[in-house]
Amino acid sequence: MKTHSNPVLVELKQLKKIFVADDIETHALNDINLLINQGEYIAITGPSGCGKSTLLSLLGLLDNLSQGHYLLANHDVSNLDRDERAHIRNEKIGFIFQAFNLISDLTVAENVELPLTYRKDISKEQRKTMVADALAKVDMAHRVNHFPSQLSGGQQQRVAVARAIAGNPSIILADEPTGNLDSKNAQAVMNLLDQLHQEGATICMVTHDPRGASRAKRTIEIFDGKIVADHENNQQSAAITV
Ligand SMILES: Nc1ncnc2c1ncn2[C@@H]1O[C@H](COP(=O)(O)OP(=O)(O)OP(=O)(O)O)[C@@H](O)[C@H]1O
Repeated sequence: MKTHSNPVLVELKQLKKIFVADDIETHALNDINLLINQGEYIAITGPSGCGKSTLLSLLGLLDNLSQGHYLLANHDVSNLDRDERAHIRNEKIGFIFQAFNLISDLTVAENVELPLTYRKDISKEQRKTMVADALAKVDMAHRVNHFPSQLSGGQQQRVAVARAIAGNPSIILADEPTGNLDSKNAQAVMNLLDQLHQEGATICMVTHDPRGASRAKRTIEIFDGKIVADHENNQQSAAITV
């Protein structure tokens, strides 16, 4: 899928994130400038502690940035309070985590439905249809009444993907989505992400796995809180001066 001419979905300008704990400042991200077009499939890579998860949590409005600007679909979301961030997050962002993060005492269908219940723009009937569609897409429609503990890891992650896509988010953020899976299930989840990308989804995935990263169309490498390379995959890496 060609994405160069698509509208810009994410724009980060001079973004910084500084954590302060016990009087110690950690500059987790420094001067991050990044454009993501609609429909892109991006892998974020780099060594442990370089700032990958911090970047994903800022993109996902789980936390506020310390300095700089974040525009999401042309809206400035740099300085929102917790409730405003939660509202936008719920409508526009789908998350997939390494540890699946399903709620153990909710069924598969209830897990996928839960984020939609906070959406005032969606009726109960619409919700049921969206849940059924999402579970069909990940091939889990036959397990709607199961609980997470009754599913394999690969099945749990497929349910988590269904939860992420059910509300038609603008962007899907995945943090090591195959980190807890064996190679067969990892491949199934990566195939699912490929399929979502083919259908037009914008995906941003943190991964340590070079094979996973190579499935994305663009790779952003982070080192010590900075973007040190940003290149289309299968092309020569274009290193950026740190
Ligand atoms: N809540 C926090 N409070 C203080 N420091 C933090 C916090 N979250 C992250 N950090 C620090 O920010 C830096 C970046 O962490 P981050 O989790 O983003 O790295 P990462 O690249 O995702 O690492 P890994 O690959 O090991 O998950 C690290 O030095 C980390 O210790």
